[in-house]
Amino acid sequence: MDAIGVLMMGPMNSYLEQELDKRFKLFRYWTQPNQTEFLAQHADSIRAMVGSSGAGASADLIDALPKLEIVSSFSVGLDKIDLDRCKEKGVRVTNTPDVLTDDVADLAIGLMLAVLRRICQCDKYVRSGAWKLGDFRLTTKGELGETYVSFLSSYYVRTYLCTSLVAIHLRIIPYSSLELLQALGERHALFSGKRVGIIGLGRIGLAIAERAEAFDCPISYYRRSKKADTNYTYYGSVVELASNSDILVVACALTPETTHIVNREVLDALGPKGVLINIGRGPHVDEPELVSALVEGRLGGAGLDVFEKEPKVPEQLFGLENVVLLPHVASATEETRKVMADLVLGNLEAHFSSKALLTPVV
Ligand SMILES: O=CC(=O)O
Repeated sequence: MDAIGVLMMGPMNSYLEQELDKRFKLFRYWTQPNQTEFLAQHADSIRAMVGSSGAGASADLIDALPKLEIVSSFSVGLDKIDLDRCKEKGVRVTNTPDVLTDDVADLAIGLMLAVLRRICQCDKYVRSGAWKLGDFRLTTKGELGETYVSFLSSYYVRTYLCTSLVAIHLRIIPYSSLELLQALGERHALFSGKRVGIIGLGRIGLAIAERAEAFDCPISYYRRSKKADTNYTYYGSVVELASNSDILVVACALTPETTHIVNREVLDALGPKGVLINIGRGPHVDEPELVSALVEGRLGGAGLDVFEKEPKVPEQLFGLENVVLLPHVASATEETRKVMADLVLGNLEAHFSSKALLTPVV
């Protein structure tokens, strides 16, 4: 029997590529000098396609492959696959959910800390030798959320702090009994206690929420409808969510409805002390508006793993200290990518041996 033809859309993982090569007749689409000629010659032998977050299955390509049976995506996001066309043509679709959730959520928290504590600038400071000339500046009271500023300057807190300090000075209360005072002091932390708002409370959004809770961050979220099984605060609009958040995280799927879900109004609602974290997709955010908000100081900072036209990143961001820019690496660890690759292979094997798909979408 002829080997099954599989079309791989781009270079995504060398282990996956090797395994596909061993098990199938693998066609590497990105290496074809003339893709139209390639399709004319091989379309009839291609029964499966392997896409990723970068390259998937457009309606035109699906139409050009009359024998296509399955698209197995090396990604959780499905925005590069024309799902409607797949449904119409009876083409099955699978993705790689769950296995990357921890890595992506970890990275979202990493971005929050990196932006607020200027971790990248601190690293540059040490490497450049600047530390020998003086300490790094403090990361900064100016970025403290309004809630905590008003909390700490409130009449009751000030009275409590003054009374406690006098009591310590006069040795009326010992230092060891000052747990409450220390607890109050912790509210000063630049990240701990910040209000985290999440757009999309699916698997990844929830994993981010659980991690942020461990930093004492109150969590709220936006999605189309309120989630029944959570006590996190729900807002019915992204603007409302942004107005009530110090950190706004994009963690929803990219669809026509969520394209530019973070627009100028949302950025202005987040405001000059707010931080945007995007581990979703670039087109979730109106990028020119994001750049203007950051350049004009209307937004406090941003941690971005994804961009509208990857790998192009707006150069105006390169000089900004309050921005951390990553090359779409949220799930990019050896461990996770290996499990993702195994899921892609497992889905193909299941399909071609008429078994149930492991992670079916269509
Ligand atoms: O961006 C990564 C993915 O969708 O898996």
